[in-house]
Amino acid sequence: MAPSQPMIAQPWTVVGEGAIGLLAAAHLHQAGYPVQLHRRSAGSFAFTLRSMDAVVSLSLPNTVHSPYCFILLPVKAYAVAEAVQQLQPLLAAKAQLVLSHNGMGTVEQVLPLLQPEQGLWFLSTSHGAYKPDRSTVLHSGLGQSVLGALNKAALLQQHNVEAAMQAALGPLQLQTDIWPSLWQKLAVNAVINPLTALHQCKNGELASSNYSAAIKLLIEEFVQVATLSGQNFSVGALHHRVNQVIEQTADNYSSMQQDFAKGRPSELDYITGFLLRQAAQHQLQLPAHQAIYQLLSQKSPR
Ligand SMILES: NC(=O)C1=CN([C@@H]2O[C@H](COP(=O)(O)OP(=O)(O)OC[C@H]3O[C@@H](n4cnc5c(N)ncnc54)[C@H](OP(=O)(O)O)[C@@H]3O)[C@@H](O)[C@H]2O)C=CC1
Ligand SMILES: CC(C)(CO)C(=O)C(=O)O
Repeated sequence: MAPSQPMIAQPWTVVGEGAIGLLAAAHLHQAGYPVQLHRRSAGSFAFTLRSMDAVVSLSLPNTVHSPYCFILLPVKAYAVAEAVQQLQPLLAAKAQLVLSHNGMGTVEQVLPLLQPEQGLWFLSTSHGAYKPDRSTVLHSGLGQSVLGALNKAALLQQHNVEAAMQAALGPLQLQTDIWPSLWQKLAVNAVINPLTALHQCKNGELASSNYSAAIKLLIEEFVQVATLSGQNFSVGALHHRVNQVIEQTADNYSSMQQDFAKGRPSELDYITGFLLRQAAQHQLQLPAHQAIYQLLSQKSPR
């Protein structure tokens, strides 16, 4: 697009009424994008977004306009495939769909569900948000996001998708190859999430020497499977990154800790489970990840 050409704010559909989706929807609305929600129940949805410097109350309509052209799908990894199956009849022939979740393994599920001209993207974010009640969203941690196209049809709409996601969950970095970022995030989630879920502790407690040996093993095994999957990481650099996140999010309960504490389904199958499936493809054993997977599987209503 020529720099002088004014950009039209395209309408976006955000799926669900989760914390990250409502945060993104409110930011899109504030930036002038027409936004609607695709929720399980009908009717408009009123909520308040509380961030460090502002409180905004708004009401967004529920699926008024279809077909959907631009869709943000910020749902848990285990809900992605079913959501895309439900959405497909409502999608425009050239729809652009942005996945955003922790864990991996959904892209392989979603690509076969799309038409050839429908674009697929992944946005990974370190923003933190939670809902203390149904209609309040707290933007609890300022973060950043990375965005990458996952098929050729996505590249045709890069300008529109990048601009909107910058508004929704920026600051945003567009990456030509998103996979290294997704693997790095997976490393953090594959160490912190299962350990905090198993021991029902805050992220910061993992800095105690009680967890050093387990963390070291989990990272070493992660590097082995990542290498066989074509992603090269050094144990030292990943250890540094994991320690950094433990320190920066010391006071947080991880999403998996909360899911187990509340007896909700968790993303274990898309974090540790994904690693185990990758390892099996290369006849590799991951004893530490396998052990934690088994312990958590016995506890979880997956
Ligand atoms: N919250 C955070 O700070 C962060 C979250 N993440 C990741 O982002 C993803 C989203 O997180 P979060 O917002 O907390 O997740 P939530 O599970 O709270 O929100 C997802 C929302 O989508 C809804 N939903 C799921 N499937 C459908 C469907 N088929 N149709 C309509 N609605 C649907 C859910 O409804 P229902 O509950 O009824 O299923 C829920 O309202 C997760 O993978 C999380 O790990 C990443 C970084 C930070
Ligand atoms: C980075 C971390 C571990 C922060 O809690 C997270 O992504 C999660 O809880 O799922």
